[in-house]
Amino acid sequence: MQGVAMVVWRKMGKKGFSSTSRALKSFNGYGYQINKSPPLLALDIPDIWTLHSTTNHGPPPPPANNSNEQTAAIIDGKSIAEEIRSGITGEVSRMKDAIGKVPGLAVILVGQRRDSQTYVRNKIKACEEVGITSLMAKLPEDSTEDEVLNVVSCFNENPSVNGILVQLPLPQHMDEEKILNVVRLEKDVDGFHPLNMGNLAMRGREPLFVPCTPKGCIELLLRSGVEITGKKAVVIGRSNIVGLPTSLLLQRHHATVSIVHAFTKNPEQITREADIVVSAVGLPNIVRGNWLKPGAVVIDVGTNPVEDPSSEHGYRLTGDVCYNEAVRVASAITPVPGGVGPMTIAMLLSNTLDSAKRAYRFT
Ligand SMILES: NC(=O)C1=CN([C@@H]2O[C@H](COP(=O)(O)OP(=O)(O)OC[C@H]3O[C@@H](n4cnc5c(N)ncnc54)[C@H](OP(=O)(O)O)[C@@H]3O)[C@@H](O)[C@H]2O)C=CC1
Ligand SMILES: Nc1nc(=O)c2c([nH]1)NC[C@@H]1CN(c3ccc(C(=O)N[C@@H](CCC(=O)O)C(=O)O)cc3)C=[N+]21
Repeated sequence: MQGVAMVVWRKMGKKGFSSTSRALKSFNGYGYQINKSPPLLALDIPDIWTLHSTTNHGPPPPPANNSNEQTAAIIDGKSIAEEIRSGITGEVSRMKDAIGKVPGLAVILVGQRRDSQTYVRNKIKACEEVGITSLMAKLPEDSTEDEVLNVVSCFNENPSVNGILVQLPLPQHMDEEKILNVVRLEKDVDGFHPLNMGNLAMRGREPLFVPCTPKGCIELLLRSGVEITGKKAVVIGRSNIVGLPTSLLLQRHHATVSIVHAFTKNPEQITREADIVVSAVGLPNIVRGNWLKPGAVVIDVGTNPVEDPSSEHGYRLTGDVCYNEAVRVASAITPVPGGVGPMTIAMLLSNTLDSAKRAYRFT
């Protein structure tokens, strides 16, 4: 049976338990061939969406000739993610019919951050839509580290849980490293365990899971027909969850990778050399149009709330990249929202399905 089971852990122990269970949108003059995506290199990733892609992504129309106009193709992460999710729905249903099991994802949320609550809600909704069972543990902000570790251990032992996600950031008083280290390697669908990360970094090694956002970025490039091998890539940001694994993954795909961070001198000059720019900084509009080489492909991971009295909630989301400028210089660009974000969730579902297939030896 599919659905969400909500577990609320409190300081006094367990209290409440209820069981409820494409695409390039506009086009450019750089002549992309929209290919069937090759599977990710030497990584254990299901081929369900790479081999049975149904959307017709191309071909691109003729080049724009007015240099003041938009030239970049918009990489439509939302529709690519939808396509992937529909493939996952099919696989979950095939699994259910064949062995009577569906994948299970457990999400642990500590505290009351509005953004984290929204992200977690979106992840659970996405699980429901594809038929993955979700379990959620909500802990109060002032929980102890041991209480969180206990919840992780429970999910580690629960055979119906194939993936465990500890929503980050954790409250300040908690040791993130200690908690992430306890997630069982076979259930680490975020790919944040140091062994998964180490295996991602090392030649000839295979991580069990690749972190979702970086995997989503690569998938967007591959599905948009962007060649990675031999290209110069710049990753702006080096966080454990986005920048670092993205640079490792680009290297695995044989790009020549530079990393720009808060201490980098002349970041614009380094970025301007890149054929592929991935930005994961968290500062709105830090990447200006003049940071980009004409024809560069831009993947904007940044998801930054900026005040906007004209929008419903008084704010809107914007990327790290100054979109209006970049769209005139780049050959392809992801929008925010609607670019990388939906792919992160699709990759989480994919990793969870992958994990369940591995656990049940279902092919
Ligand atoms: N769409 C999605 O699915 C996701 C989006 N995000 C978004 O991506 C962004 C980054 O997230 P995350 O990686 O977690 O953030 P972190 O704050 O953990 O990391 C930010 C990185 O940016 C670098 N940085 C900071 N200032 C500058 C600067 N002026 N120039 C160059 N580099 C700089 C930092 O460098 P240093 O290491 O030197 O401090 C650091 O490596 C955020 O907007 C976040 O909301 C995050 C996860 C998923
Ligand atoms: N353990 C853990 N794993 C994560 O993967 C993780 C995390 N912690 N902590 C926070 C970041 C952030 N993150 C996002 C996921 C989806 C969108 C997303 O779907 N964004 C939509 C917009 C969503 C909206 O409108 O609010 C979009 O860009 O179109 C954004 C950001 C995952 N993270």
